[in-house]
Amino acid sequence: MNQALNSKRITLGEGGLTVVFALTTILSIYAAIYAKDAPFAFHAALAAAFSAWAVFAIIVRHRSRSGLPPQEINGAPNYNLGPIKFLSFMAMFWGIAGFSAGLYIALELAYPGLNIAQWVNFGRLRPLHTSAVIFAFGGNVLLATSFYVVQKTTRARLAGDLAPWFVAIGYNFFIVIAGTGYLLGVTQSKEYAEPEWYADLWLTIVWVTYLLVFLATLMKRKEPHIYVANWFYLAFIITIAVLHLGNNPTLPVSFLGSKSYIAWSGVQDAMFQWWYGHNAVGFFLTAGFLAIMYYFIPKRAERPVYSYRLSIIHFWALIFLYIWAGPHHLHYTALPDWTQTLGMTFSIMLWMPSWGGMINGLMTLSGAWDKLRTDPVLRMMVVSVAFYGMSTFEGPMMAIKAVNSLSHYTDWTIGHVHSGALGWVGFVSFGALYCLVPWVWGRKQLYSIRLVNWHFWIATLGIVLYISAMWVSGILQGLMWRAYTSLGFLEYSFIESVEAMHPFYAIRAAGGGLFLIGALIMAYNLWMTVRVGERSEAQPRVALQPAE
Ligand code: HEM
Ligand code: HEM
Ligand SMILES: [Cu+2]
Repeated sequence: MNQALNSKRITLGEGGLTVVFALTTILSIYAAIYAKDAPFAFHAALAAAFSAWAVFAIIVRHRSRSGLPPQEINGAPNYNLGPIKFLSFMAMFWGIAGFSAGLYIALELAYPGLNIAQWVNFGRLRPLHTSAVIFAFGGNVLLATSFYVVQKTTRARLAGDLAPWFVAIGYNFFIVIAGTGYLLGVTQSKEYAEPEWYADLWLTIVWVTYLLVFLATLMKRKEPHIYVANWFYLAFIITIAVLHLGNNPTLPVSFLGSKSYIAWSGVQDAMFQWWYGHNAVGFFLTAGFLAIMYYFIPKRAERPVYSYRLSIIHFWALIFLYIWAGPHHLHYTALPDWTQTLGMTFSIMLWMPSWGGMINGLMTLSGAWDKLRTDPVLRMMVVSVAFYGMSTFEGPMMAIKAVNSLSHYTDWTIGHVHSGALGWVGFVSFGALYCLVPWVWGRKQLYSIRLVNWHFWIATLGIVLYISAMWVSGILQGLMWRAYTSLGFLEYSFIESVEAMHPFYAIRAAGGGLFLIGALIMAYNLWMTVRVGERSEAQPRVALQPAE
């Protein structure tokens, strides 16, 4: 009764956010007018438009809502699925954008004539590709699945009313600022941390809110035990916050301009950069996606996790070891030698907890291996774990100084990256989205399992083409660069090694094209799952919930 009476009262969140966004609208307009450079003015104008829209959206929502959504309905948790739907949609959207950008830069390397204009040249599109696939595609998958998994495994509604939406939309606004910035030439030139200071500040606010929503949901859990997937998500969220703060303390040149300089200098800057870069791999591309593995594989296979004890042991070993391995990106540089050796040693040790995770993921299928024949979604996730195992064997090997002296600067690194990125991150994300979309939209099943099968084979072929081309070209490059004649001269000029790469770059682009086609098939399949399911909603039907 009380709740019904109070239902139309403006909540603290609604009131507070309206005031904050109204203020940022005004400040952003001011910043757009007095900006020192055109990209900053453009971003300030985007921020003004976004803030004004946010004020409008909050007011419209308040007027249309009758009360606040209840925490439970008839004793069952009333899960908050809206932000998850939005995030899943954005994941697919950015995935296709990011893979297309990848394909385009792959073609540019094979056919340099494609560098037709400055905003699509290789230098600007490459960070657009890496950020779009890692942070936009991967990030939205992680946000969507974490919001789903934390609710399901705690049997509690996501904490906060507007906060989850703030995280979901705010994060995507960060991506828009970052991506348009690259195209306009705004970058602080730190790989995987290219966005400038104002984008970094905004991301900090969004990310801290994400952490608070996640923690608050865990705290109001109805399930006493915290399932292991949540540990991995939490490690991912906390560590990314720390890395982001450590690698981005910059001093803007002017208050209303985009350029800034980093506080760290010289080799210390390099060390921070690769402490960040390596742990972005460890906690964004690994811990977060292991969380996905730990929820979605057991769920899909309908088997418990193979060894819960192993999951805990490899969790602590993984997070402890990862954080020291960054120097393997700086072998044979000005970094003190002992630091390089330390990084190498920890990288080799990292092999074990990585394979602990792989074994746990694969063995979860024991007793259910037959499902691989009939369920291509499960097959996709299992193959992803196999790729995880492969790239976490290759990584420690490449971290050995003698091996790195050959592989560094070559396409071997690119092959390693993409066996992890396409095989592991890509496939486990696809598998999770194939599960998640029918679940959150309340559909009985996917529109077409056959199309999933097609996606699986086309994309697998694409990955194989991509990484095998890069292994060959990488080793070829490395060997050509270090080949001497009997007189002690270099055997090949650099341009000869570039020429030798051409066929492999064409094969890689073909592989990327197949991977993209697979993703387009997936987008169609998911779209139809949502649409066709909607039509069948007309018949009375009990909404299917995944078994808990
Ligand atoms: C259609 C699929 C894809 C294609 C064609 C593609 C292509 C490329 C190309 C051509 C490069 C530049 C290589 C160079 O500078 O020599 C690159 C870099 C990179 N890509 Fe992709 N990519 C694809 C998908 C992905 C995905 C899904 C991810 C991550 C989840 C990813 C992560 C990266 C990263 C991290 C780099 C930078 C590697 C480094 O600096 O060592 N890519 N990609
Ligand atoms: C035990 C695990 C791993 C270890 C020890 C490891 C080690 C390495 C090493 C030694 C390099 C080459 C550094 C250089 O010569 O510049 C590298 C590059 C890279 N690895 Fe791994 N790796 C591991 C797993 C992974 C996974 C699973 C992924 C992706 C999901 C991944 C993504 C990358 C990326 C993106 C780079 C390129 C960084 C850059 O230069 O831009 N790694 N890794
Ligand atoms: Cu690394």
